[in-house]
Amino acid sequence: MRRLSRGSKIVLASHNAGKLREFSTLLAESDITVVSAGELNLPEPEETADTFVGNSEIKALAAARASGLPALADDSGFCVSALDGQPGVYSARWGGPTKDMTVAMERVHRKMGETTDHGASFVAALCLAWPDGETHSVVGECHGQTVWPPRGEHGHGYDPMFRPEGETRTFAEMDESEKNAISHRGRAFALFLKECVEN
Ligand SMILES: O=c1nc[nH]c2c1ncn2[C@H]1C[C@H](O)[C@@H](COP(=O)(O)OP(=O)(O)OP(=O)(O)O)O1
Ligand SMILES: [Mg+2]
Repeated sequence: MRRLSRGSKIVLASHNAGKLREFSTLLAESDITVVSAGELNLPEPEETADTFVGNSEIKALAAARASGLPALADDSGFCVSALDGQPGVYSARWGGPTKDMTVAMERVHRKMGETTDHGASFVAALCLAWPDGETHSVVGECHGQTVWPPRGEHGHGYDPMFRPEGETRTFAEMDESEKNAISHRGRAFALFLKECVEN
């Protein structure tokens, strides 16, 4: 498998400001330089797959082909066990056309009704794609519980309604480095460094 060498420049194929912030911190200690899909005016491809890995491949390949650079994409979501894993790959779409995450969290809460099963997890698939079409994906998960009402001002997305296992605080009550150390994205990123970057 092909690896990124030190000093490589890649495209970060995401239009989500919260993810981009987390990746810039995660990448700060590597030698990799990044430019975002938004900075290059790359279009957002339609996420037509029904798996996180499938959608991360769609996003990474579109950005790599359009830019001529290796591209790293993230497809992630919130999986609630009482809802059979929903919203899952539809996590962004549950926020409606404007991806309003307050709307999305309320929808999860309403659908959960009176259930006593509060199990939930975040999943992130990261795909590194090359302009010639080669891809490599890794997956990270973080298990925990849903919390209602939402708590905390940090983070993004569903963070205010998720408490990771063994913690009293929600993701949104942690600072970014604490979240990155245990999150689905942080775990997937560690695998990406191990499997996709020369050391
Ligand atoms: O750490 C997280 N903390 C809270 N919520 C999160 C997290 N990670 C993903 N999520 C939610 C946000 C979004 O509703 C969906 C991802 O959807 P997803 O299609 O992968 O991202 P997106 O459309 O926001 O941006 P993009 O596709 O350009 O990367 O899951
Ligand atoms: Mg998306």
